[in-house]
Amino acid sequence: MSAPLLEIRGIHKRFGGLHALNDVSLAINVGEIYGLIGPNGAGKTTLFNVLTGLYQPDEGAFTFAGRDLFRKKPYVVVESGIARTFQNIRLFANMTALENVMVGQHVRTRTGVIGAVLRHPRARAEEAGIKTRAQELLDYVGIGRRHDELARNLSYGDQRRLEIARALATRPTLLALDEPAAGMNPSETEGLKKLMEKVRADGVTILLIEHDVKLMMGLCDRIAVLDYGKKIAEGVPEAVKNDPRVIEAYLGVAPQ
Ligand SMILES: Nc1ncnc2c1ncn2[C@@H]1O[C@H](COP(=O)(O)OP(=O)(O)OP(=O)(O)O)[C@@H](O)[C@H]1O
Repeated sequence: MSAPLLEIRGIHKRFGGLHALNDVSLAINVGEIYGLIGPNGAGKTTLFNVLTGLYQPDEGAFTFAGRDLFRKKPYVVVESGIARTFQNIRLFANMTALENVMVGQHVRTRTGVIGAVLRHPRARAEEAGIKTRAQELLDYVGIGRRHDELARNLSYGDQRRLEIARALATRPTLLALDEPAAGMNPSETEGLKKLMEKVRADGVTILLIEHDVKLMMGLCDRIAVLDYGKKIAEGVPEAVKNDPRVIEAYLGVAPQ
């Protein structure tokens, strides 16, 4: 079997006396949709923040595509091929949908943001390509016709799609989504599920935090469960759903 795409071993993260991640290890294979669930405060977002360089873990190891990413800065993580979205939408509210995606691509351009602002000839040529690609990404996530709309005027579901387009603009091999279905109605959630399946079919591995258990059960290849910073279960959805430790963590009582 080939090496995992992402592997973390023995990760610890403490905030003062709070042990937010306690010896967490997991491995995600190329092409998987891997889910992360757990009660509120279990440490899911903290793990995302560690994986994307926003938080420095206290101990452990973290490799991605064979590269050591332990305690690396967020831009190194993005350049290595990990992109993420946030639990609370973080778009540029007063920029158009197209501009939001164009910004996401600058991590992969030769001239970068400064060159683009100064409008070098090379930057101008690159800019045209960026614009075309941004439109393709908007089409890809299903909001191509809203390209000129300010992000803040998009519906909630479309803002979530725009965030995914912006993350895909960095050409990731792993897309990490923090509660992408939060606040969505059932038909928006179904559309999101189809989009994630398409992203995976196009070769991007997905790591997903989500509270919508039905969505997770129908979408993920494997699921890990965090509780009080510890990984208490991992496996295919059916096995995880019936695991007594998981039921206890969610209900607060051991199953009869
Ligand atoms: N920057 C921080 N400073 C102090 N404590 C933090 C910080 N970030 C997270 N925590 C704490 O770490 C614990 C885990 O939080 P985290 O946000 O990772 O949980 P979560 O599983 O994502 O929860 P939710 O499902 O509610 O989003 C919580 O007790 C939280 O208060």
